[in-house]
Amino acid sequence: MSRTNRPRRARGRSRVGEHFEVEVGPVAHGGHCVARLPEPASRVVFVRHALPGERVLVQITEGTEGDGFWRGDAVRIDAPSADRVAPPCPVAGPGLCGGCDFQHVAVPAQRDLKTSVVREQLVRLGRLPADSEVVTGLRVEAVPVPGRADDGLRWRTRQRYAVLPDGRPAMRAHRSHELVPLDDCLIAVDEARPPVSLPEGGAPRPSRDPVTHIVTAAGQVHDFTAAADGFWQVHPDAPRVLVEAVLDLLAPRPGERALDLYSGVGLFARFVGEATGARVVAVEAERTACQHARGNLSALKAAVVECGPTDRVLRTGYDEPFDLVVLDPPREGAKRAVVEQVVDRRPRAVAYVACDPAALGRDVAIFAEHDYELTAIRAFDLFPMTHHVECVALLTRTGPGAR
Ligand SMILES: C[S@@+](CC[C@H](N)C(=O)[O-])C[C@H]1O[C@@H](n2cnc3c(N)ncnc32)[C@H](O)[C@@H]1O
Repeated sequence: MSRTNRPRRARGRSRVGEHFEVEVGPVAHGGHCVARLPEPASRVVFVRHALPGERVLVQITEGTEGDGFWRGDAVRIDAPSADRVAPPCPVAGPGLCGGCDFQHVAVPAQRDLKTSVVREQLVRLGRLPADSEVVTGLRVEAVPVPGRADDGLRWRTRQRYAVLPDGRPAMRAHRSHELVPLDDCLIAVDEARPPVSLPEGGAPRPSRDPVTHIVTAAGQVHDFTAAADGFWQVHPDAPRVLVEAVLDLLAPRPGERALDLYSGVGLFARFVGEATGARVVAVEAERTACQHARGNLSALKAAVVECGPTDRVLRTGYDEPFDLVVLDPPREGAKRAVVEQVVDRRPRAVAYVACDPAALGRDVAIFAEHDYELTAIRAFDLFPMTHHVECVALLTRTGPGAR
């Protein structure tokens, strides 16, 4: 959820529970659409469970007299969009499980919504011209789970459940502590489906024992050890898709030195280092992930794993030039301090892997201040049924000395 979409402070009389008939406007970042309430309420409302162009009855779920905008759920659809479908999940909908935003949307149309959101963030925050090829050419790509139909289901390899007092598994409602019991989670793979009952206090924490992931990408096969509860891409095909996108965009050349920032257990460092045969420095803050990265990268003679926050590691060392950078930060993005440390190393190309298009847009604008231009971007539907989308952006140096 972007910070700008959060109501600042409850002021004045609550309007929660009131109903309004509205025409639904465009999709916005965060899994909802924008609508304007009729007079006299006349307010922007972010509506969940709706689609652009629909006429719906909105029930206000958050909002007071003094708030600049409110939130609401579409609780009755008077004029449905052609893209509306019956949600496959019985606990998707107003007041129910908050995990999925787009169960009511046909899968190809979910990608159209995400395409609009990524484009909007690149224009609004990334300050790219709306008619630039990099914006107009963007399409969120399908990534069906290997061996499955492209139905947007059964892709989450890990899922955490809450537990009701009677032991039934549950998920939280949207922006709420309310628990919604469920028998199944349709986006979870079989191994991540809810158990019949759970001990009080929730699911036992996953073991910290290492697990091995085998990744076949770009004609190579590498295995990666990671903690069972540590970071690993959650969609089964994400490692391959993202590695191939990064390699395709960076086009690494033999001898090029590379930085893999926010490296986790070394996924990108392994493949990029293999392609360059040269120095690769992986930077990761989480200690266990660093230990695994050292093992995973041990076959690369010139690989180094540096454990610490990226900002501090780059502020205090590794100030030599690097040709290539992979950036794969958490949701909040790399932010100014890291972006400026990256451009200081004068890489010819940066592959930015981003799970929040708003953070990506903001950072693209910072790169542009330093003569790094967004020259290509791909976006992947690695989180179907939710509003989330993964992008891989290529930033290349345009100023003097660019190669
Ligand atoms: C989106 S994950 C990417 C991991 C890896 N690139 C992969 O695909 O497997 C982000 C990683 O950044 C790490 N991280 C979070 N904050 C960090 C920071 N300030 N500096 C370095 N690493 C950080 C997390 O522990 C996590 O491993």
